[in-house]
Parts: sequence; structure tokens; C-alpha cells
Amino acid sequence: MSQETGLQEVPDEAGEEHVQVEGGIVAELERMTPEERAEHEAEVAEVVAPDREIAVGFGETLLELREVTVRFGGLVALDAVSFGIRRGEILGLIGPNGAGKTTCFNAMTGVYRPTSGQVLLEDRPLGRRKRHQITRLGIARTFQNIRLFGEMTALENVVVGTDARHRTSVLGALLRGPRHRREEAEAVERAMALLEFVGIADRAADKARNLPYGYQRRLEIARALATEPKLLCLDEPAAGFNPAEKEQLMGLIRKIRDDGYTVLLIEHDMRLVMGVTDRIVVLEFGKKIAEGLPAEIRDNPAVIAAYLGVPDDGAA
Ligand SMILES: Nc1ncnc2c1ncn2[C@@H]1O[C@H](COP(=O)(O)OP(=O)(O)OP(=O)(O)O)[C@@H](O)[C@H]1O
Repeated sequence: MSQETGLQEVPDEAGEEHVQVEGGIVAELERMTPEERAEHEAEVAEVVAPDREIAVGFGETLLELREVTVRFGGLVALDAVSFGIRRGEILGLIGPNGAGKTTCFNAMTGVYRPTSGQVLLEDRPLGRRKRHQITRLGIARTFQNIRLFGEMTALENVVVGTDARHRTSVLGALLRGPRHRREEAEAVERAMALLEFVGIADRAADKARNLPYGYQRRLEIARALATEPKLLCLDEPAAGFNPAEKEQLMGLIRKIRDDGYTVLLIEHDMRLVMGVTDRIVVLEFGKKIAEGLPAEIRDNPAVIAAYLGVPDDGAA
């Protein structure tokens, strides 16, 4: 793999092995003029998003929840929730702890089946489809608790993500000889481009478990993007980040949107949510209590009441 990608393992100061791309990708980027860098970033974006036409269907409803209810025994985690996610937007999904945000993700990605109601992707009900089928249809997600293959390298974690798109498994293809090599080489090239896109290409050959926490979060995003999703769902991607890291993450989420993806973002940090989203949906006790532009949500009395935890008399 190292010959194909041009990666070489070198010990760092602490004696740990980490990776450098030939000549060092970071050094190479630093040597570039602003024009060269812009051109390079455009090339990376092209590899990251090869088949998407950003303008197509922009603003149309991509995913829709229609009266979705999820019950766990006597507990109603989602209560007839309806909203749409528009192509090309960053939609924030917010609400106090236990409001039903993660349940919403789980209902959209096939982890839970709605007790009633429907989830539609491009007007087609997801019905009883399983998780991997929904991934293939174009919904990818990251998790509140990072879930990576710790013993695999960063690059391998992303290559596994590209697997979801191929008719023959990439790992299986490795065993089946030269006719699958091309697909595998493309997957590696795309995975490298994705690592660069999220800003962690310098650690491509490190085991995921050895990466700093912030890198692991970015790796999760790269792996989700590897499935070429129509919709990328991020579940608290900034959890545990300091303000500077949050700022960088906001930049990355915008870059993902600008590259033609649609993003659904669960996030507790209000500053981040207000700063990065195009629209916001607010849940409280499993019900949708507000939907609108960030400025509208910020001033919405029901939302303020939900967050301050005071009784809300007639404010919705
Ligand atoms: N598998 C489950 N079984 C039983 N109850 C569950 C299950 N998953 C979630 N719940 C309950 O459903 C409600 C909504 O939980 P959910 O995790 O969706 O909230 P959330 O808005 O994501 O909260 P947080 O911000 O704390 O992550 C909570 O009361 C939770 O305890």
C-alpha cells in the first residue's frame, strides 16, 4: 500500500511511528503560493466529490420526516416529528438532553424503526431498510462516541468507508486479483484525498487509536464522507473540543457543505450551531417546538424557555 500511496513511515520525536507523504504533505502545502494552493484544494475537492453537481436540486427537500414517532415501552422519545432537510443546507438539530435528537438520527439511519410515521429520502420511504442499505442510499453518520477501527490505520478506516459504494468489497477485491486492483487503487486515492480534505493526511498511516482526539473526530467525518453520502449526519462532532478546535470544525463543516454535501448537525454548543447552520430544528421532550433561521430560533420564547428550563406558557 505504501508504494501506491507514496506513504512512508518515519519515527517522530517521541519514537512513535507516524506517516509522511513523499516530501511531506504539510511542507508541500506550505511551499505553495496561494494560487497553487487554491488549485490544489480544487483538485482535492474534485476527488472528494467526483459525481456531484452542486447546483442540481439545491434547496429541494432531500430527506423528510413525516409524523415520526418512536416509542420505547411507555416512553415517547419522538412524538409525531415532521421536518425536511433541504439539499445543500446545514440543518442544526438542537434541544436539551433527552429531547430526542439521537433518536431522530437513529430513526433516519435504520437503527430504530419508527413506531409510526415515515422517513423519506428523495421522496422514497426508507421503510424497513437496514442500516447498510440506507448507507448505500446515501445517508452517512458519525457517532457521539467515536467508533473507529482502532487497530486499522487512518487510511484503512476511510478505505473501509469507500467499501460501501463498491459492488465488490474492496477488502474482498484485494484477495481476488488484478481485475479488482483498479477499484482498490481508486479507493486508496479517494481515501487519501478525504484525509487531506479533513486536514489529517499527515497521519494517514497511524493506527486510529494512536491519533489525537481531534484527529479521530475528523477521521470519523472522512470515513462517513467516503460513502459518498447525499446527507451527512454529524452527532455532536465538537464534543470535547476547545474553542479553537470548534472554530476549525466550523470551517470544515462549511467546507463540506460548500463542496455540495447536505449536513444535519446535532450540537449542544449554541455558538457553534448559530455560527454554522443555515436553519435549525428544535426538539424538546420528543416534540418539535421550533424551526427556522438561526436568528429566529435565538429569539424564540419557546426555545429560550426550553433551554432555561422554565415553564413555557403559551409560547410555541
Ligand atoms: N434504546 C433506548 N431505550 C430506551 N429509551 C431510550 C433509548 N434511546 C433513547 N431513549 C430515551 O429516549 C429519550 C430521547 O433520547 P435521545 O438520546 O434521543 O436524546 P438526545 O436529545 O439525543 O439527548 P442527548 O443530548 O443527551 O444526547 C431519552 O429519554 C432517552 O432516555
